[in-house]
Amino acid sequence: MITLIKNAKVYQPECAGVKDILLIDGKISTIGENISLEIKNAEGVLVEIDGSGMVAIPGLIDPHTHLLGGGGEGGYKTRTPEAMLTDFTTAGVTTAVGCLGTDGVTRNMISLLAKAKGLEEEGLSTYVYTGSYHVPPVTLTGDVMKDFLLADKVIGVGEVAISDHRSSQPSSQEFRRLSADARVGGMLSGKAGIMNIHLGDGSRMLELILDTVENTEIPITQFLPTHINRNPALFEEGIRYAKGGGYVDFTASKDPEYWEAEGEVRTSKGIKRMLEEGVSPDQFTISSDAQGSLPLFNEKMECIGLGVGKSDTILPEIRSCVLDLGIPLETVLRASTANPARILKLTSKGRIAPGFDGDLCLLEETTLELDTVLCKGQIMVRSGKPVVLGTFQ
Ligand SMILES: CC(C)C[C@H](NC(=O)C[C@H](N)C(=O)O)C(=O)O
Ligand SMILES: [Zn+2]
Ligand SMILES: [Zn+2]
Repeated sequence: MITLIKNAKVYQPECAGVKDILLIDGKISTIGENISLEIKNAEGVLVEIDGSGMVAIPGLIDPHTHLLGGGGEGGYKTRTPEAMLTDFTTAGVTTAVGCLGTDGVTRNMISLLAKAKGLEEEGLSTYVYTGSYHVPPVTLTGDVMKDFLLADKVIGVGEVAISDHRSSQPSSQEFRRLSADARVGGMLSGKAGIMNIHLGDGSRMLELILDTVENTEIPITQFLPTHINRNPALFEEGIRYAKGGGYVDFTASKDPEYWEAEGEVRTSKGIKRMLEEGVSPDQFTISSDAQGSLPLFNEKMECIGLGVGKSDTILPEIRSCVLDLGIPLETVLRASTANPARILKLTSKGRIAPGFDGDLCLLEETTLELDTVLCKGQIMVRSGKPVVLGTFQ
């Protein structure tokens, strides 16, 4: 399959200017000017896309999603539905990392892995964290390190819940041991071994991570704490943590105004504040908690309702950073492309450059609205509409 994208303004994330992009057999082959080809592909047709008036960005990486669904905090009827292919592709997301959450009992790692493989068969790139909120973690093999070695898609452990009334309240020793197993399991399998940490609204905030970093040889870069913007106090702590060299993950939300009413710091405003505080744009990521539950609890900690995370909350935050807050696209784009790729060691992902996977999006240049999405060289979305559907869509 050969695809030639002509005259798009290319953000690798860094801006490379107006270029042609040649994709061959699912990989980015060449970026250059005036690429013209007489090659006919197997079907006798060279797919050519006119990218003029568009920006080309790497396909978005969503580093925290519930591919299998999640929820359950309000009983059986609140178990959220699993993700479908076009939930991601129509959001510009070409790589999704799945995890289990509160409910690691009715949902298990074998189902999560099967779901991830199903989405991969449909054209998306997927990976998973082994575990769930709970410590000790649910696993595939009964052992975190064996999971890394035996399941290619396992790249980290998560989402491990701390500072939350739903967490398993792990001791510092339990948390240290799990962090060590993630690190060594990652080493032995050539993977990131990242600990994806769920931060709740509890006042202990990042304590267990800082305890591990300060009292063991495990580096702060072993951790990717998510929901850093879920309340103002945690966000302020997150700035200090990031200035100390830590990575932080913003949870983009469906309705930023509503979540601000709930005290969440809108992702785009949080990113602007982090940059103003001198945090490097290489240190934060954006995820969606897609298909995870977004439960609301009253002061008695009773679940009084819940929403469902959606991957299509990420691009609006990138758009808001650029169009509302004046942050350069090549700066904020790293948070959803090169940063998660580097932090999670997805070496073929996150950049528009020769040799990388053919995952890219074309956005209308002025509005940054999504027009086209390619996953591993295959056109999945065109003019904002899915041209490849999931099996049951
Ligand atoms: C960041 C907030 C708004 C949502 C967050 N979601 C999860 O952690 C996933 C959820 N518990 C599930 O298992 O599906 C939360 O519940 O605190
Ligand atoms: Zn969470
Ligand atoms: Zn989650």
